[in-house]
Formats: sequence, structure tokens, C-alpha cells
Amino acid sequence: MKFPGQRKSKHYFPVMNRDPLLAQLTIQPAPVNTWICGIDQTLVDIEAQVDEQLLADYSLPKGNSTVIDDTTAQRLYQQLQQQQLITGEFAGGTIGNTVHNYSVLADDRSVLFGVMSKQIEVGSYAYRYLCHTSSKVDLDYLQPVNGPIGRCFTLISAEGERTFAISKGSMDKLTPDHISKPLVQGGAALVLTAYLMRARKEDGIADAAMQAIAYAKEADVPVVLTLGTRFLIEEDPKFWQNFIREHVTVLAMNEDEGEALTGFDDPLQASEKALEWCDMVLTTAGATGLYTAGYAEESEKRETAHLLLPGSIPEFNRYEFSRPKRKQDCDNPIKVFAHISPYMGGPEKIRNTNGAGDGALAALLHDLAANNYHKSRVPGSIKHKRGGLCYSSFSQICKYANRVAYEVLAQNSPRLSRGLPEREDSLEEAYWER
Ligand SMILES: Nc1ncnc2c1ncn2[C@@H]1O[C@H](COP(=O)(O)OP(=O)(O)OP(=O)(O)O)[C@@H](O)[C@H]1O
Ligand SMILES: O=c1[nH]cnc2c1ncn2[C@@H]1O[C@H](CO)[C@@H](O)[C@H]1O
Repeated sequence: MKFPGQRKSKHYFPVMNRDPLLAQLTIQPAPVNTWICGIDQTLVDIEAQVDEQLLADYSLPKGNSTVIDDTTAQRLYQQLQQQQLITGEFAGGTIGNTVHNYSVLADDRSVLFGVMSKQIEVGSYAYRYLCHTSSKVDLDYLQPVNGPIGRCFTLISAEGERTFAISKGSMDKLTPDHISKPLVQGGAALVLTAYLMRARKEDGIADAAMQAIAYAKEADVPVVLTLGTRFLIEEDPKFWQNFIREHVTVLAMNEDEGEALTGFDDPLQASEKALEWCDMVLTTAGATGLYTAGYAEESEKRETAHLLLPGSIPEFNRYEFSRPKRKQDCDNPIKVFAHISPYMGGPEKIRNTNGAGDGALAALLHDLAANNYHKSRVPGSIKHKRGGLCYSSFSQICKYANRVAYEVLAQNSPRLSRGLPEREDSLEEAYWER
């Protein structure tokens, strides 16, 4: 497990700093394995640059993720190929991206539940998916299926907005018996997407997700949900509010999904509203940056050294140096909020923002898993005296999530091809000290 984010050396995990001679006198704790689990619809992204007319021709609402039938998929693929509009093919899926990015950042294990074609030819989509997934993502538990994995036509409009058309193949065929109870219950978190719930009942993946949630809740493993697209939430906000209230510890959304869920277009108000149903919220807001929101114990709150920010909740970031805690673990819970503007104002040129939100969530998951790791290695640490959901403060998590989102934007792919630099070699190293 690597340390989440850049820090001054005093903040590094103390667990490696053992004197080689003194170490002989102490009993070394057994190595701790830390991992997170995710469930996804196995998808390859086929990215293409398109105009408005193409979206209209295929009745694809801009910004949405629409499931299309095989004939339409065939027609769309042919048109994209003939007009030479395809710019890249990547492994995708919102949770696939998230666990891959987690494994790259943490340099540690994640487990992905989903399907994989039984027969794989070199060059096929299934082959590409496997090739483009970090070797630290454990794919041993994928359920073998007879058909192809899914394809996600990722259609980028001139201004960078992405619209998804999903040709689902066998991506929804995951069944509950392929969810490993010990893996889910031993994990630091279970991460899911709202997309799973739109699968047809007879296809299995929604039931598999519910089974995994039941295992996680039984063992008190945090359930992390990312909302996917506002269109899905708009269809039935009440359903999602109840779903979050019943099952979710940490919610990740963008400002549009936040509005669909809560009715507030202001990301801060949406985050506050969502705290009625869950313990922590990550709300990304494109060029406005991102917010974290959650609970801290009144007696442990820590005041920020940063400028107090104006907003719908005045000076909302006052206690952003506090560490997130589940509401139920606080005697006197207070709500805490933090915000950060895009790292270095964002990359100079953004081709599209696909996957930036997934990157931000991977950073949060890394911080959460690092807390588990640290707790097992240094149980006596003052950090763990009164519990806590994450290793770092709301403010540090904002910085880290933001930094990772920048990297996804700069790399032009929803999946990181490398971790963050060990040292920021630009003057922005100061960013981590601010
Ligand atoms: N135009 C931009 N300029 C600078 N930074 C940006 C821009 N768009 C996104 N970002 C960064 O990326 C983060 C996530 O972006 P965004 O809110 O677009 O995620 P998203 O809509 O969830 O994306 P996706 O669903 O494609 O993963 C933002 O919080 C911000 O840090
Ligand atoms: O229905 C879906 N299920 C799972 N993932 C999806 C779906 N639609 C789009 N994406 C995925 O979202 C990622 C960006 O966040 C893309 O990589 C795309 O593959």
C-alpha cells in the first residue's frame, strides 16, 4: 500500500521506519493485506468524435448513457468506422476504471466482480479489456460467459461532452453466486454504480450487486455508490434516496446527478442534502472543482488554516481539517464541507472529461483503504482511538481527488497509465502544503 497523495515525509506511514537492529527485539506483525472490491458491467469504450446530427440520428440524448440494441450498435459501429471517427478503444466501465485507478494509485490489490468471455481471441474486445487493466486488479473472480463483453460507444461532441451508447453483450449476466463473501467482507470497501440497477431482472447483475451489499453490510464494510448519469437518477429520485439511505456509506456524484437526486443545483446544497441519507459525499463539479462533505465529531473538529469560503453555507469549509467519520460513530456529529478548485486550473487542453470523476473517486477510496491498512499496522495510533472513515482530512482528500482527476484529464483516458509522480517536479509541489 502506497501512501495516498503527496506529503511531507513526517506524514508518511511510520510502519516502514523500523530500525533494522532494534527490529530484532520486537515481534513483527504479520503483513496486512488490504483490498477493495468492485462490481461492474464489463465494457470496452469505443471513443469517437461526433457531431450533433449523429446523436440525433441515433436518438441519443446528449450526456446520457443509453442502452442500444444489437442492430443499432452494428449500424453505429459501421458508420463510425466508415467515416473514420474512432479515436481510441480502451477498457472502460465506471467501476472497472475506478478499481483500476485505485490499484495504480495504491499499488495494491482490488477485486473486480463482473463477467468475461469464456473464449478470448487475440485482439478481441475481451482481450483488450484484460490487457488494459492493471495487473493489481484481481480478475480471477470474473464469471465466464458465452457471449461477448459490452461495448460503450463514447461519443465526444465538439465541446467535449460525452454521450454513451451501450451495446450490452453479456455484461449483465453476472449472478449472485459469483460474489465471494469472504472477499467482500474482508475488503476495505465495496464500490458500485447506479448503472447496475438498470439491468433486466433476469440478467442477474442487479441481484449480484444486492447480494454483495448484503455481505458488506453484515461485516460493516463501507458501501460506496457512484451515480453514473443524471438521466438515470431523474427517472426516480425517491428510489435512489431510499437506496442510499438503506445501503450507502459514501456517495460519489457530479453536480448534475446531485441536482437530479436532491433538487439542488448548487453542489454544496446537494452535498448537504445527501448527508441526510449517507455518511460522506464526493461531489465533482467540472471546471468548478470538487467538494467533499461528511460528518466529524464535535470534540475532534479541526479548524482550517485556509481562507474561509463564501457559498450557500457561509464559511462552509471552517472545519475542513477534520477527518471524516460515520455519523453513527459520532456522539455529537457536525457536518463538515471542503472544496477545491481544479488543480493548476485544469490541463491546458481538455479533449474530453471522460472518467475524471472515476479518478477522483479512486483517490477517495485509496485514502479510505489506507486508513484500514494503517489501523491494522498501527492499531495504537491516536488516529484510530475513536474510529474514522478515512486516513486524511476532508481538505487533503479534496486535494488528492482533484490531483488525480487532473491526471486523468491530462492523460486523455479514463484509466491512469501510471501513478502520480513521487515528487511533483513543478513549483506546484507547494500545492500539498497549502
Ligand atoms: N473543464 C475542467 N477544467 C478543469 N478541471 C476539470 C474540468 N472538468 C473536470 N475537471 C476536474 O475533474 C473533476 C471531475 O470532473 P467532472 O465533474 O466532469 O466529473 P464527472 O462528470 O463525474 O466525469 P465522468 O462521469 O466522466 O467520470 C473535477 O472535480 C475537476 O477537478
Ligand atoms: O451503463 C454503464 N455501465 C457501466 N459503466 C458505464 C455505463 N455507461 C457508461 N459507462 C462508463 O462510464 C465511464 C466514465 O465514467 C466510461 O468509461 C464508460 O465505460
